[in-house]
Amino acid sequence: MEYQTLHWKGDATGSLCMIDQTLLPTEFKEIDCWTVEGVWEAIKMLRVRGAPAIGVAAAYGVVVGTRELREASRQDFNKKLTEVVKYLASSRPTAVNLFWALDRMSALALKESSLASLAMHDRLLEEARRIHVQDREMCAAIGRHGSELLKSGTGVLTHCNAGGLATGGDGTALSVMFAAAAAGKSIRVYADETRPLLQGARLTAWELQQRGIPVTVICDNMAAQVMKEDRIHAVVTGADRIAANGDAANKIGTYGVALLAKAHGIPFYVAAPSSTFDLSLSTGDKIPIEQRSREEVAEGFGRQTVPEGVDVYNPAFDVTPADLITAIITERGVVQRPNRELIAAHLAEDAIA
Ligand SMILES: CSC[C@H]1O[C@H](OP(=O)(O)O)[C@H](O)[C@@H]1O
Repeated sequence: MEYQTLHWKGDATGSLCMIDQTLLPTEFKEIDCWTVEGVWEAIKMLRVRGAPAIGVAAAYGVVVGTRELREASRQDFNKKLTEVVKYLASSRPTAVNLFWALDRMSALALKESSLASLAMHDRLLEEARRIHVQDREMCAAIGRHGSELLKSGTGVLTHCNAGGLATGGDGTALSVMFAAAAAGKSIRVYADETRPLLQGARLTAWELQQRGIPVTVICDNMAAQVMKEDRIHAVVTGADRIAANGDAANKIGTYGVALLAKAHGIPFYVAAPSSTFDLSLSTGDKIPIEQRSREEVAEGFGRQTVPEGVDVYNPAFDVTPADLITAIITERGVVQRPNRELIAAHLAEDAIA
């Protein structure tokens, strides 16, 4: 089935429509967000999730949050815009795309300070749509570049969900697989279920099934064994924030998969658009790691699985050091053995290649 992770519905006074990913794979339901609180809650509760998708949702969230001030003074409009940006920035801390998108929207308002509120609001919707279209284009380019790294007849392991559901387009890691399959390469994907929220089992398996790409779901603790059985010939994951030296934050468990890949001599690729890089951070140990609720671990399957009173630790991300990353795939191409200098040069190149 064709699906759009999220899209703007109606004119500038319309709403942000998105798939509620917490209901997949058993229920496909789209929800309309008419308030910035609704957008914030959707990001916080992972109804919309995935670094690029969070950025696109936040951009549209600015439009939703300022919609009622189209006739207000520009001073009042700017005050509301600042409040809305700060509020959306508090939804989740790790995916830098959220802050990158909010900064782009704020910068536009600063640049167009002479516009009346109504015209400014229209321009903000245009900018959010532009961010969305550019993300879709970056996903396609990532697929093109990454597909060349996958040979036909190989097994590819991925962790969490870096598919169309995580972006404004075809995904990052999954875009590589979609492009390889479209190029006639036969691949089998092994999807880590990705505890505690099961983005791999629930979302990655669903997306690959929709595209007719063979996929096998494994528990997270099976990754070493499937590598040892020579079922895996490449690992491709997404990222939520990549520091200037190439250290990459991604869903919890990714670091462990990278260590396993190294131990088995399997290439480990990170696929991400340039909007996922945070050059203000020199290394990955400065990336903020989101801590999530006890209930996600202790009551994740509709039943209590941890005794009352027992502590639970639930970091939602970890950081893979650059020396475990074989290459980073972006819309501009592939950075082999990423380091600070190579990344800086890569990002200085023209945009989409
Ligand atoms: C294409 S980036 C997807 C990235 O985001 C996921 O995190 P979450 O599901 O918590 O938003 C995960 O880290 C994916 O790799």
